[in-house]
Amino acid sequence: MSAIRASGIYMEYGDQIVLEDINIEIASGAFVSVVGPSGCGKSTFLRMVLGQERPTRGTLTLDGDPLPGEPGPDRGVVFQRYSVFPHLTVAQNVLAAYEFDASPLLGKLFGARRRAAMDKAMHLVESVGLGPHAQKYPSALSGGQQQRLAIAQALAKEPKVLLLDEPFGALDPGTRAQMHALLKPLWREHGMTVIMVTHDLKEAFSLGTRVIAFDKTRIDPQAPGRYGARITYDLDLDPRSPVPVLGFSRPLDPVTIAQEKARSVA
Ligand SMILES: Nc1ncnc2c1ncn2[C@@H]1O[C@H](COP(=O)(O)OP(=O)(O)OP(=O)(O)O)[C@@H](O)[C@H]1O
Repeated sequence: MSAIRASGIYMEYGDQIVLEDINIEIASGAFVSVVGPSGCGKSTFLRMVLGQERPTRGTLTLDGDPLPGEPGPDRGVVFQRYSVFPHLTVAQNVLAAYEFDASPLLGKLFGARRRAAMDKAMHLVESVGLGPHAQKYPSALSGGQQQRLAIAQALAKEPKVLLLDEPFGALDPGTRAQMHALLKPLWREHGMTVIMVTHDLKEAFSLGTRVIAFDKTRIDPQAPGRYGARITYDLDLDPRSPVPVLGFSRPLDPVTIAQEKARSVA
């Protein structure tokens, strides 16, 4: 089943059309990179999937149901700027995500439930490589470590969909590479659908199983807001995909390689 489906969606602010007639199906478990020029509506698209904004026209569904008009635990988000609680330690930040999930009114757990949540939080803290920093406050963490924490916080809710808005944009190249190495196994392990906005094409292609580009196809010089961006490229990089990818050689799977070897020997 398709996880996310956008049918004829538009986003308009007053008389400015930002997104125009967006139609896309994103399969469950895909890693979709979203690229495009500044101001073309990438973050707006992400905010619509998050539930922070409603499309002005068209429908957006998650697993066949209309997306709720507000953020929910089924969708996690990580922004470019660190969005963690500054007054809580690393461990407490992740624990808070579990507590709010399990006890939305009080935001607190007690006794055995709290201990179980703390165990899960520590496991997640370890899995993003922050074990040695669990008792530190965010102000004592580097930028990359704060982004690891933001990712752990988002994962604590076990979201079906993880939305990443230029998550590594503020990091130096070395830390970025570390974050890439961290994110890919986490995505596989958690079986989430990921939608990541990025300005870095190399990042888009190395992490994504699919890369989509938004851009305006029509421009009215007299009225810049008259036309919105559409999806101008949609490249499926998944080697199992039945659709060939133009311009990309697809790595052969081991069975095909073995069959080809056997044929050449025969
Ligand atoms: N709340 C709002 N009210 C009015 N206009 C808005 C609002 N939010 C976004 N816009 C406009 O929508 C357009 C798309 O913005 P958006 O942030 O989605 O672009 P983007 O592609 O993510 O840009 P960037 O790559 O620079 O982050 C911009 O022209 C922006 O000014």
